[in-house]
Amino acid sequence: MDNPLVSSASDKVTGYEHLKECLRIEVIKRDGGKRFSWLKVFHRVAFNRKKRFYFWWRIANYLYKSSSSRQRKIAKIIGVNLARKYGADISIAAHIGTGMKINHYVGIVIRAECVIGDNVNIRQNTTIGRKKSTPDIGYITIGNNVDIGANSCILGDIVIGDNVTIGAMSFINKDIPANTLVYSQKTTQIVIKNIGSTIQH
Ligand SMILES: CC(=O)SCCNC(=O)CCNC(=O)[C@H](O)C(C)(C)COP(=O)(O)OP(=O)(O)OC[C@H]1O[C@@H](n2cnc3c(N)ncnc32)[C@H](O)[C@@H]1OP(=O)(O)O
Repeated sequence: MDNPLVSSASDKVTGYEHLKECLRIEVIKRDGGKRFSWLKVFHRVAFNRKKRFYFWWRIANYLYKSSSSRQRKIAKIIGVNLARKYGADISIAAHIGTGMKINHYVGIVIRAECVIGDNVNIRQNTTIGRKKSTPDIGYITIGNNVDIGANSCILGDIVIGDNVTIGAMSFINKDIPANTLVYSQKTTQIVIKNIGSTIQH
């Protein structure tokens, strides 16, 4: 269960400054070229559905890490609503660095016990989960600048290094070194047949 990265990351991830930095990049402007202001955040959130997800997830994540049981309760309600509305079940207890990027929310499931670095790109139908349903499990650690292809399944208490690109439809259950490209080898061949024109004129 002990992960040396978790305590430092959770300190970083729980802070109000971290919340503002996440909102500055994910909600206000992705290149980070704008200063933080709540007014700008509310303006973006009012007019952009995608940004609304980042906003509410970050707020829920912040509240969940608080010591107040009332705030944790509110965080859980926000988390449930987000999952229902967007079809993405990203645990509000997860530790995710700044600059998280999601283009299509549908089918994303991320477990609570994970420490994910900055600038992660997560695509649709990706699971970052447990290997088994036993209560005593550790953490999955994912570095900075990791790009995860659609329909990937990343399981177990593994470590994925910085600057890793994970190809679409990958099954990952082993540590992946930094600065690598990884994908599951194709086990099926696509067959291309010429069936002529089927369009009736
Ligand atoms: C609506 C949307 O667009 S959502 C966005 C969805 N997009 C994604 O999820 C992006 C994920 N990107 C990928 O999977 C890419 O294929 C990458 C980044 C892994 C590799 O890209 P490239 O380096 O350009 O690889 P390239 O296309 O040249 O393929 C090289 C070889 O690897 C194979 N390969 C590439 N990706 C995969 C993969 N995900 N799984 C299995 N084999 C793969 C190719 O078939 C090819 O093998 P072949 O020569 O025997 O046919």
